[in-house]
Amino acid sequence: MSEILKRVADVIESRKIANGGDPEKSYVARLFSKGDDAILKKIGEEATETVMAAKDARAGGDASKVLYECADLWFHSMVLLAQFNLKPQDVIDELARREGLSGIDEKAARTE
Ligand SMILES: N=c1c2ncn([C@@H]3O[C@H](COP(=O)(O)OP(=O)(O)OP(=O)(O)O)[C@@H](O)[C@H]3O)c2ncn1[C@@H]1O[C@H](COP(=O)(O)O)[C@@H](O)[C@H]1O
Repeated sequence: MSEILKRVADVIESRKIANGGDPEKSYVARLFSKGDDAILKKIGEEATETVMAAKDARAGGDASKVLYECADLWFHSMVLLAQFNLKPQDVIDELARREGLSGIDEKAARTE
């Protein structure tokens, strides 16, 4: 896993209230202190902002905004993973498991 993903995931873990995170000093601790709904709200916001940035870029705007919004979305997804005691490595492992498996073939093989 990318070293930066691991480092940021470690900091996020350290911001959990049970690990001493202080909502007065830390944005991540503040999110954890507010709970699931606050984290999920941020995921929804950042996903929408990503869509809007892409639409703007396609209409002649600044493509770098897509990058910034994706970074916000990845970061908040990492907070969500931590909330469920999951790690970026778990997502990477899942992507590795899927590697080479065509989405079309996978869909055709579904029984439900
Ligand atoms: N990568 C990030 C990161 N990306 C985005 N953000 C914050 O996520 C928020 C994004 O919200 P918006 O863009 O919607 O801006 P906003 O309107 O100010 O946000 P809200 O008031 O709606 O929450 C902003 O407050 C950003 O500063 C981040 N906050 C923290 N990190 C990482 O997390 C670490 C720990 O952060 P703290 O817990 O704050 O020390 C940092 O050292 C960084 O490595």
